[in-house]
Amino acid sequence: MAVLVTGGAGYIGSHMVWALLDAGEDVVVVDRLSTGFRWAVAPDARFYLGDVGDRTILQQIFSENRINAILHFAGSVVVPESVAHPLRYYENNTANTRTLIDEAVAAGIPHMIFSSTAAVYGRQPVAGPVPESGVVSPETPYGLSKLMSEIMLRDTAAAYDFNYVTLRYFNVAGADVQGRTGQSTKGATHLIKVVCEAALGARDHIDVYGTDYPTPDGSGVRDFIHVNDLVEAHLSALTYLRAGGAPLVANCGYGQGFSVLEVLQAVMDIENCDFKVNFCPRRAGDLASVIADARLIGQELGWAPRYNDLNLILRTSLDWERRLLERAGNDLETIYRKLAAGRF
Ligand SMILES: NC(=O)c1ccc[n+]([C@@H]2O[C@H](COP(=O)([O-])OP(=O)(O)OC[C@H]3O[C@@H](n4cnc5c(N)ncnc54)[C@H](O)[C@@H]3O)[C@@H](O)[C@H]2O)c1
Ligand SMILES: O=c1ccn([C@@H]2O[C@H](COP(=O)(O)OP(=O)(O)O[C@H]3O[C@H](CO)[C@H](O)[C@H](O)[C@H]3O)[C@@H](O)[C@H]2O)c(=O)[nH]1
Repeated sequence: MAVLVTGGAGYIGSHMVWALLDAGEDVVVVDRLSTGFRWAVAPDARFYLGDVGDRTILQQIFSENRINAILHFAGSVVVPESVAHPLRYYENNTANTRTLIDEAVAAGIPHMIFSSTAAVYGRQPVAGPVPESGVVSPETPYGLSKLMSEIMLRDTAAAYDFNYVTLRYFNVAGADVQGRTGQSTKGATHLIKVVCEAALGARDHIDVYGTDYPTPDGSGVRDFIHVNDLVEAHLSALTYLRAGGAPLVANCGYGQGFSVLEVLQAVMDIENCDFKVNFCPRRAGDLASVIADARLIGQELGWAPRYNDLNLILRTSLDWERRLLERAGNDLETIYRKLAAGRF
């Protein structure tokens, strides 16, 4: 039996493919390479170039492979872009997920693990770590596009012989501790990626969005989870589903927050470097503090983090960024031209 990883050429998906292969799974990947890279897919996985919204490619994959579970990472992930182009997000994160679920049910595939996000929660009436029972009130089309997919999964599992785990990721960061893959996306806007580029001289400054939040130092606070821990949670979820576990929605985070300024300072300390920091107004849609109540996933899946260490997250990110830069010189455009041409 094989596992299908959608979006397996992307940041998190490429780590997932390595982890599944390490666990002895037979792995099939489908990716349209809109933000991912063919070279990022581990060589032992079978690769299909295609869109999860395309029924023909899904039917071909399901007929050529005995798929037992789908790990669905494919999606559009840039929150501000979802505000500017909401329909693209409802198409890719909601409509295409609907097609995938529909084809999975038609093919009799029993299990799905879905990449959701803390962005489904939005502003909470009570401050502090947010549990799965928190109010779901997304502030952006990105969060809503994911919440609608969560609801489709819930209703599908109630109606058919189909089961799922939805994992709501908090801020995913870091790179493979074995150095096999990392965050390579062109124009990534994630804090830790941007700070690493600045620390290594590939950007001339970093913008800090907001210094007047009601947090200890005034900057935003986030719960950063190492990508290797996150993909381990998916392995636990797969074991759980195969053992007949009930539908589950669980947070993926550490239950601990670090501020933007703490992240900047930690990177400067690790690299013994300095870079220009511009203090800017708050970014639209950003919340002051987003921290997981992370107890449920431990209780239900038996998952426990192994890399809960901000310095380790930052060091693995810096190591990956250094490799990208060393291979292409400190010019981001050259790097992405080479990545796109598969010359890494
Ligand atoms: N990175 C985070 O902090 C974070 C947080 C919460 C949730 N997520 C979710 O995790 C998933 C993976 O995110 P990521 O950070 O690895 O992003 P990414 O952009 O690196 O990876 C997404 C991958 O999916 C592919 N893809 C996109 N649409 C597709 C489609 N219609 N058909 C086939 N392939 C398609 C892309 O080419 C890419 O390889 C996403 O669903 C995202 O919403 C990410
Ligand atoms: O150049 C930057 C980039 C980010 N930030 C700040 O750093 C924090 C984290 O921002 P990110 O853009 O790295 O991440 P978000 O918290 O906005 O969102 C991320 O986590 C969410 C879940 O919490 C979603 O899943 C989403 O996909 C993912 O991008 C925020 O306070 C943001 O304002 C800066 O100050 N400067």
